[in-house]
Amino acid sequence: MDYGTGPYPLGVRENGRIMDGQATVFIDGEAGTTGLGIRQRLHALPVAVRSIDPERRKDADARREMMESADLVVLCLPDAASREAASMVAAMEAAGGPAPRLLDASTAFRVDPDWAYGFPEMGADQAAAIATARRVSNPGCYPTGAIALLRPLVRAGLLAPDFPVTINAVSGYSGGGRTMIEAHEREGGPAFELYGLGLDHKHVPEITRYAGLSRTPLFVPSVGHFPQGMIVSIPLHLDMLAAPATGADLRAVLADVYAGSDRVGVAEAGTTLDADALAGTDLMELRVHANDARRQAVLTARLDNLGKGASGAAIQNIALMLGLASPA
Ligand SMILES: NC(=O)C1=CN([C@@H]2O[C@H](COP(=O)(O)OP(=O)(O)OC[C@H]3O[C@@H](n4cnc5c(N)ncnc54)[C@H](OP(=O)(O)O)[C@@H]3O)[C@@H](O)[C@H]2O)C=CC1
Ligand SMILES: CC(=O)N[C@@H](CCC(=O)OP(=O)(O)O)C(=O)O
Repeated sequence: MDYGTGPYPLGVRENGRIMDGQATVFIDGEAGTTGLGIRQRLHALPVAVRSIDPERRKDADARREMMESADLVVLCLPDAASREAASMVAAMEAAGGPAPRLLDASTAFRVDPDWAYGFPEMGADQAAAIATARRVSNPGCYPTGAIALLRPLVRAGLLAPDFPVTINAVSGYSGGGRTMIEAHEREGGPAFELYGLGLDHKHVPEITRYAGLSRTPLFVPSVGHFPQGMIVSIPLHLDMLAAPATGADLRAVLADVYAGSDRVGVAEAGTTLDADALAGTDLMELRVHANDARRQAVLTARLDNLGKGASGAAIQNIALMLGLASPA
């Protein structure tokens, strides 16, 4: 299937599927946490959303039919189901019939070179890469914060790729999807819990690759008894950097990189930071908390795990893929 070079102007499609002049979108996994968030945000875009019969939402034939009739399919599924859906679309392409473009919210394809990484703020060409890609993977919630902080510092030569990075993070319980939401809201979950202590969290490969690290970072996630919100924090001994730098220098690098972004910004650092202040938004705030006399700094990223960490990022990517303006 040839999708051309996009981004596609509204109502003009090369595969002949035009519905009321609008691109058609199918969310596979629409009833899940991320799917619902995307469904709600899609009201802000001029697209026609097609929904599957809830009774048949796990029926492979029904899903295939929905995919064949859509211009863009958003996968909001566990990894295995995402892989299955992507295989169905590959088969449609191989057969030469209509086949949709794909945006995947799972972890399945985030380091797959055939998929564009859906973090438009990552570099000057990334938005264009997403706009023209046939397959886009939506970033993980924790990687969104970690990559936003680390990548500019590595590229600026302040952080050596083999720097022994440690990433601490806390997420609201919605990060664990429907199962964890039910555990916290029906049964009452722990107030605070470290996890991933096998040190093999599924987000580590993605962080390593897109931050530009050659040494695998230590990643210590945790979850708190609040629904939405996230802080990713990275402690640094400034004397260990690749070049002499103060907190202000680190801040200047980040401020320069994100100066043109309406979603990601560098904020003033205080001495406390609450995790859920950006819940319900699609924004991300970066901070450099530094004590130059002690030559120490902590980098933080604050976001909503369901906003810029999932559904908000997906809406940015959908808009880019369909050539539409991102909702404010
Ligand atoms: N929650 C978050 O903060 C984030 C989640 N993600 C990713 O998004 C994806 C979805 O996660 P999330 O929304 O939290 O998970 P949920 O468990 O809330 O939702 C998953 C949805 O997929 C459905 N589903 C499961 N298997 C199949 C199948 N074989 N065919 C069709 N539908 C199926 C589920 O139905 P049912 O409930 O009936 O089983 C459910 O509606 C995951 O890959 C996750 O890693 C990404 C970033 C952040
Ligand atoms: C609190 C919690 O459990 N968070 C999830 C991450 C959220 C998620 O599933 O996101 P991705 O799709 O980006 O991997 C976890 O650590 O597995």
